[in-house]
Amino acid sequence: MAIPFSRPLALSQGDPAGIGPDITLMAWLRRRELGLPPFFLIGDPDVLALRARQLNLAVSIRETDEASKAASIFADALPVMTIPVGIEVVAGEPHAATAKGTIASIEKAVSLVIDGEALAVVTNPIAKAVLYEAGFRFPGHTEFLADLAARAIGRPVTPVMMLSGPKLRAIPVTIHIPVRDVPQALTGELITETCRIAHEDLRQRFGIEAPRLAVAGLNPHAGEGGAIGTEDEDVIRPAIEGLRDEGIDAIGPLPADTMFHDEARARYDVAICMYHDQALIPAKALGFDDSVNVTLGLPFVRTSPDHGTAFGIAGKGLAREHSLVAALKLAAQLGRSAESRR
Ligand SMILES: NC(=O)C1=CN([C@@H]2O[C@H](COP(=O)(O)OP(=O)(O)OC[C@H]3O[C@@H](n4cnc5c(N)ncnc54)[C@H](O)[C@@H]3O)[C@@H](O)[C@H]2O)C=CC1
Ligand SMILES: NCC(=O)COP(=O)(O)O
Repeated sequence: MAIPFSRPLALSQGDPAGIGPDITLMAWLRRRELGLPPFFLIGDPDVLALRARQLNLAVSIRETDEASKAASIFADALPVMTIPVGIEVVAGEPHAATAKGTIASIEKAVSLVIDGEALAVVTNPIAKAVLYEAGFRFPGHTEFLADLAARAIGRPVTPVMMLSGPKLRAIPVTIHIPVRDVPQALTGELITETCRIAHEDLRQRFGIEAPRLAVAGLNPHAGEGGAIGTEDEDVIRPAIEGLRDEGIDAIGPLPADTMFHDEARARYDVAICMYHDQALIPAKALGFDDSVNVTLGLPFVRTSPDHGTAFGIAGKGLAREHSLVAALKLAAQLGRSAESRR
């Protein structure tokens, strides 16, 4: 099989006790059938080998310390750039001692992409609580990647989380914060900046010439004219008006309960939502297996499956690799399109 990609994708290991190893092995096994772009895992080959045995999967694993060799290895073996986990990992039993390796794997993936050795970053799921226990100070990948990017390019980066699936693209303006903090965090500036980044990345990266943004309200019925909460009229509407003045096709604030049915979704390219669950519930309900989490606003491409570590099914042969496969394909597509614009 000829694989028409030169630079491989850098795939971080995620939590080694979760389903990251399972879905990585399964995706690699389906590489020919699905025409997958070459990728290499940054993680512990012993964890992978043990999981392959547990799952009865015939996968040869080959260590490499050079991304440039991964593309040629990929046809015959799963390339692994080694970062040892440091303890014996039991599938389904997370341990804070693995956090250091999990974080190092993400950092390595980013540095390889920034150095031009890998095409894009794809991340396997991490368990936030496990990393917090070990002192990790970022809410999730999204914020960590923005920090790594900012340090690399020397200016602040606003990351925008987008769940992208065949039926819906949805962006939460506020991301990993408690619901009680949402109204205060939701400023006109944040809404405006998020929409500008969404508009620009949908144009540049996704090739949508004039993206249509549908902006959700925060309160029931988008505040019912101010009777059920004031943020919709006081904060969200002025931000939308400002965006429209800039020439961005944004509508709203729309009542969130009626903007996700089939007919409503046909009217926009992306739903701009006010908080995490307002975006991620419809995204996962409409496409759990084929939606991808993509971070906009970064100076490199990063995608991820839409799901988490699923500890309850790790090592049991129940995990589906579909969302990771979609994440690998989208990363290659976006990475290639970024290359062609250079
Ligand atoms: N990108 C990331 O790193 C993400 C990480 N997480 C983390 O994952 C951990 C667990 O989160 P949960 O809310 O339980 O969500 P989860 O996505 O891990 O699991 C939710 C349900 O979906 C099932 N499931 C998930 N992925 C599946 C797959 N590929 N195939 C078959 N079934 C699958 C699980 O078995 C479970 O029943 C949390 O610590 C969270 O922080 C959650 C979402 C994304
Ligand atoms: N619920 C989505 C999620 O937690 C993924 O976040 P991130 O780790 O990609 O920032």
